[in-house]
This record gives sequence, structure tokens and C-alpha cells, in this order.
Amino acid sequence: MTSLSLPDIAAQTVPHATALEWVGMCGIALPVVFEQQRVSAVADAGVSLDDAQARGIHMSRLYLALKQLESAPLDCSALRRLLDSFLASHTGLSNRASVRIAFNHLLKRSALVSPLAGWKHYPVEIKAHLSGEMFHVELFMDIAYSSTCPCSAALARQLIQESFAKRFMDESAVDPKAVLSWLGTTEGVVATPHSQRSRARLQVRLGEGADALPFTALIDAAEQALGTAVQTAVKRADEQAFALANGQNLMFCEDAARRLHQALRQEEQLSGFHIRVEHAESLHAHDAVAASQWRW
Ligand SMILES: Nc1nc2c(ncn2[C@@H]2O[C@H](COP(=O)(O)OP(=O)(O)OP(=O)(O)O)[C@@H](O)[C@H]2O)c(=O)[nH]1
Repeated sequence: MTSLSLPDIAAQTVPHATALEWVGMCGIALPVVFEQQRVSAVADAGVSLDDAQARGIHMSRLYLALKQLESAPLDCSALRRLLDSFLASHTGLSNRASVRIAFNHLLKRSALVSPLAGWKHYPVEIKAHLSGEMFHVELFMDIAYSSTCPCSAALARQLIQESFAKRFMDESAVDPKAVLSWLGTTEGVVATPHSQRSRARLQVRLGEGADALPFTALIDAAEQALGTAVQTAVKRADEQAFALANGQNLMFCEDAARRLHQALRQEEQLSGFHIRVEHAESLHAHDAVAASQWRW
């Protein structure tokens, strides 16, 4: 064993001094506690390097500080304490600190009709920033839903009308039983509208005084506004109810963005948001996309 001290390269000065906006680590494996459950998260942690002469920051200090989140429930207070400790460990070097934490939020969802339930995961992210006394937290969530094209539905209805006219218009008296049985065939309902799995990507900024991270409430509000969230456990009765829900919930991407905008405006704990919806069209190979924002 040698008694030589370890070289500390980070403490050196640099010949071409430049302050840096952000320096840190990305993709750190981190177990966190959210809503009484331990979840496997990935974190990015960093600070500004405002001392233009300093060679580097002390990455190990940020890494070790993240340990705080292994046991403390994940909320705004815990994030604030973490960022305070990032800056406290970089006095004289850094004035700003940030952390990003990403994980899958699991929620149990009931079937539409049958007494079944299953799990859905929602990719979520938390971004917290501290600059002087300015602390803010942003949340991101990704929500899958089903959308049926209103234009395609109208065109399909027109084809069904034409098919009906061809089959029954020459008859002097239309027999309801014949119509009923004809409606149950693919000659009757001759066309179906296209629908697609769609995604809503919500970014929100929490207002001052917020402590809890309201992922569940926001996801519930968004799914309620969209009306046709993707399902978990599905029996035929559930699938039929889903077909009815979609038929009564026709929407362009613009409709989805507007509904979400209205829903998020009701959320008093938010100070701003950005919405992006993507309808992964089955009509063509590109997506239909709409975005909206408030105080973003
Ligand atoms: N600043 C910086 N450190 C890096 C980088 N890549 C790897 N590291 C390593 O991160 C390790 C931890 O750095 P420090 O936190 O300064 O470690 P330390 O000097 O033992 O810890 P302190 O005594 O608390 O300063 C060092 O071994 C660095 O070489 C990089 O790009 N920048």
C-alpha cells in the first residue's frame, strides 16, 4: 500500500476558462419510493459549473446525495432537499442544480363491463430545478388511448346508407326482420372507420406550495377527458363496450388536444402545461399531431 495521496484532477484550474450550463451524470439506476411502492427509476443529476476556472465538478457527491431518495417518499420536499445538497456540496462552483427522474407508474384499471382488472404502466418523469431560491418541478406523463377518425366514420356511414339503398329501396314494404338480419352481415355494415392507438404527452409545471406529485390524479383526469383509454383485461363484453365507446367518441387529434387543454385548466395545482397528442394513423404511415400549451 502506498502513502501517496490520490491526484484530484477536478480541483485543477483550466487554461481556457469557460463556465458550463450543466454538468452531471445521466442514466443512473435508482430505486425510489413513490405512493408507498418501491419503483425502479433512472436519474440524471447535475449542476452548473459557474467557476469558469475549475476543471470539473465532483460527480461522486451528486451520486451519493441521490441515496436520500432511496427511503424518503418522492415529493417536492424531498426533491428540494436533494437539490439543496447538490449545491451545498459544490459551494463556490455551482449556483444551479437539477435532477430528472424517470420511471413507469403502475396503475390498476378495471374492465369496462366484466368484474376484471389489470395493470397499466405509464411512463412518467419528474424534472426539478433549483437556482438561488427559485425551485420548480415539472412532471411529464405519457398516456395511451384509442381514437376513431370522425371523417372515416362519416364516410363509412355513407357507404352503409348506399348499401341499404341498394338492398331495400326497391321493396314496397321493408320487413324489419330482414333489415335486422341484414345489419348483422358484412354486406349490411359494409365499411368500418379506422381507429388508432394514440398517445398524449403531458408536461406540467407544479405551482408554488405543491408538495405531492399528482401523477395519478392528472392521468385520471386526462383519461376521463379522452374517454377511450386503452384497456387491460378484456372479455368480449368489454370489447363490445369499447367498440360502443369509440363509436360515440369520434375524435381528430385537434379534438383530443382541446379536451386535454380544458381538463388541465381545471387543475388548480398547475402553473403551466404543454400538451402533445399523436394519433398513429392506420390510414397512412405518418402520424396526426396536435399541440397546445398554457403559460409554458
Ligand atoms: N468532473 C468529472 N469527473 C469525472 C468524469 N468522468 C469520470 N469522473 C470521475 O468521477 C470521480 C469522482 O469525482 P469526485 O467527486 O471529484 O471524487 P473525489 O475527489 O474522490 O471526491 P471528493 O473528495 O468529494 O471531491 C473521479 O474519479 C473522476 O475521475 C468527468 O467527465 N468529469
